[in-house]
Amino acid sequence: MAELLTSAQMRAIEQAEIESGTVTGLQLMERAGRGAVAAAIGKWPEFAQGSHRALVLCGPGNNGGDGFVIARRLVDRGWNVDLFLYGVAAKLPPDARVNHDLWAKRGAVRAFDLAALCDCDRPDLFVDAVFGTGLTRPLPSDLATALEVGMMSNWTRGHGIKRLAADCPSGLNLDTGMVPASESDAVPRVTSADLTVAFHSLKAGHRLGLGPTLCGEVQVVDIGLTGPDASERAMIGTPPDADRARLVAPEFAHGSLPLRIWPGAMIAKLRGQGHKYDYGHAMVCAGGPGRGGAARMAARTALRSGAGLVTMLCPPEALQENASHLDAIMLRACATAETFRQILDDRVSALCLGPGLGVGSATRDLVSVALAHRPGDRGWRDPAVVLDADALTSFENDPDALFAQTHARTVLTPHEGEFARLFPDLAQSERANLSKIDVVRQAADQAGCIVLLKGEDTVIARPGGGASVHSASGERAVPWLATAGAGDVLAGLIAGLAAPETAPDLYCVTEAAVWLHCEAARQFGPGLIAEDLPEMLPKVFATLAR
Ligand SMILES: NC(=O)C1=CN([C@@H]2O[C@H](COP(=O)(O)OP(=O)(O)OC[C@H]3O[C@@H](n4cnc5c(N)ncnc54)[C@H](OP(=O)(O)O)[C@@H]3O)[C@@H](O)[C@H]2O)[C@@H](O)CC1
Ligand SMILES: [K+]
Repeated sequence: MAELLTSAQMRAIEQAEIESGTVTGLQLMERAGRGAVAAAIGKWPEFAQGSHRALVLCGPGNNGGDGFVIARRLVDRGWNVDLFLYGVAAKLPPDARVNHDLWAKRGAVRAFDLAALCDCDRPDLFVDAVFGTGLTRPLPSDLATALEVGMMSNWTRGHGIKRLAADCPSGLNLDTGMVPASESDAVPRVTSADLTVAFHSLKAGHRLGLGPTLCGEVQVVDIGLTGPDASERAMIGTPPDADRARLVAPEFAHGSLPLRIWPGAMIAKLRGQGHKYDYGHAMVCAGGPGRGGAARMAARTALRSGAGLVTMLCPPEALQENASHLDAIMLRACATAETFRQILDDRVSALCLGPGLGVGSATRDLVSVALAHRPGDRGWRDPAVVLDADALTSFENDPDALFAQTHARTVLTPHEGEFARLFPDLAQSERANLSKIDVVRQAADQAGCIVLLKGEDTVIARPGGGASVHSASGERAVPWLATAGAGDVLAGLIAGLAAPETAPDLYCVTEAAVWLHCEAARQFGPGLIAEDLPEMLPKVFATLAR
């Protein structure tokens, strides 16, 4: 649950610490540069010994200042360094200027020039220290050319040149994870790194959008900023901070967490004792004949993941089909919303509606009954209601009618298409410079409940600002999870984890569900189809004792 800061938050943290007198900007910059060099040597041990060559590109701000420190420290280690400055030395901010001057005593500062850069000897390491959190607009064209990976083919064996980015590959917006396109380029030209060294904390852009692809491996370097309340803000198992987004991962501050603490502690059935009703009764509504597969997968996942009992409700005409597929899952006929209302009893603690349910007024009526259901005498909190797929699309023409009924224990789990139907003003095409985090935050405020927007960068938000990002990238990349029915399984997983009486806060359960969903796909590997996901859960759970 590492924090994902915005650029402004990062600046505020630095500023506050510098103003408190505990550290100077110069010290922070030195630690940043030192940390970047250490990270590069850690990743490429061949750089630890002997003389190598680096090409360092510095920018006009403090990211450039980091570049001067990196250059100086490499020369200290016996490297040859060519350094170019994109900008004017006299206009550098004070700390960067100091490091510029220190470097100038050791080596040349050459004005950025594409042709001159190409004339340099082949570097072993290319250092991008042009822009970091201060990027305000698209890259100028000549700089974009210099930073493109293709530029490395200027040298023989160019593909072997290692690329190190200070804070981010320049051009990446660290708030949105997007690369703004310049007016002259039809398609944004992007630069990417093999290793990105982030300072103090991950920024949102490292994990959103193009960030994971462009950054390569990301290492966070501790530059000694404590951040007064960081430990409280990123608490495990508690709802998120309203201001600072967090990463859904078994991490805490700069270290990894044992899986038994997270996500293990989010799964009621892995601890405690009780009978099946203590683990709750989840209900899943299914559509008509021939359309039951999605709901069956959701139901099976709910049963595998923690609900004590799962009942599937379907129209009478679909009973036979479903009965031939289900054993441990109970099945009941439910022809109308009124029947649904009568079937719901005090013990129903989680509801999942949407997968294969069909789009239209009948589904809207079922959703209304689900959202109106209250815990009754035996329950102690409202049942969790997970709405996915058709349950969302059914409100396409009147999303406010849905939002008028949702409550705090509702989770909406749209993909981008469904999201656009419910929140047309926040659709991908309308986002401009807003980050996906801010978009989902706004959606959660509008909907008055938890919203989970699926993707490689899944974003979860709840009303009031709390937000999380799960990134299925790098070692956790699971392109084979883009398969029909995977979303239905996620909806069932949330319902199953939320059903037990002792289930943690619904938001935390939702975070854990996203991680487990990805983990099941990761452990299964390519060739996965949605049915495999619930069957993988026992294996995933078995790893959570560590
Ligand atoms: N503060 C600290 O203590 C520490 C900070 N650290 C480091 O500082 C970084 C943040 O530094 P920063 O705020 O100076 O911003 P930075 O990314 O260098 O860029 C700003 C400059 O770029 C310019 N510019 C922007 N976009 C442009 C474009 N498209 N094309 C052309 N120019 C463009 C912009 O110009 P302007 O928009 O003002 O006209 C301004 O001149 C941070 O990422 C980390 O690496 C670490 O050392 C730890 C300690
Ligand atoms: K950079």
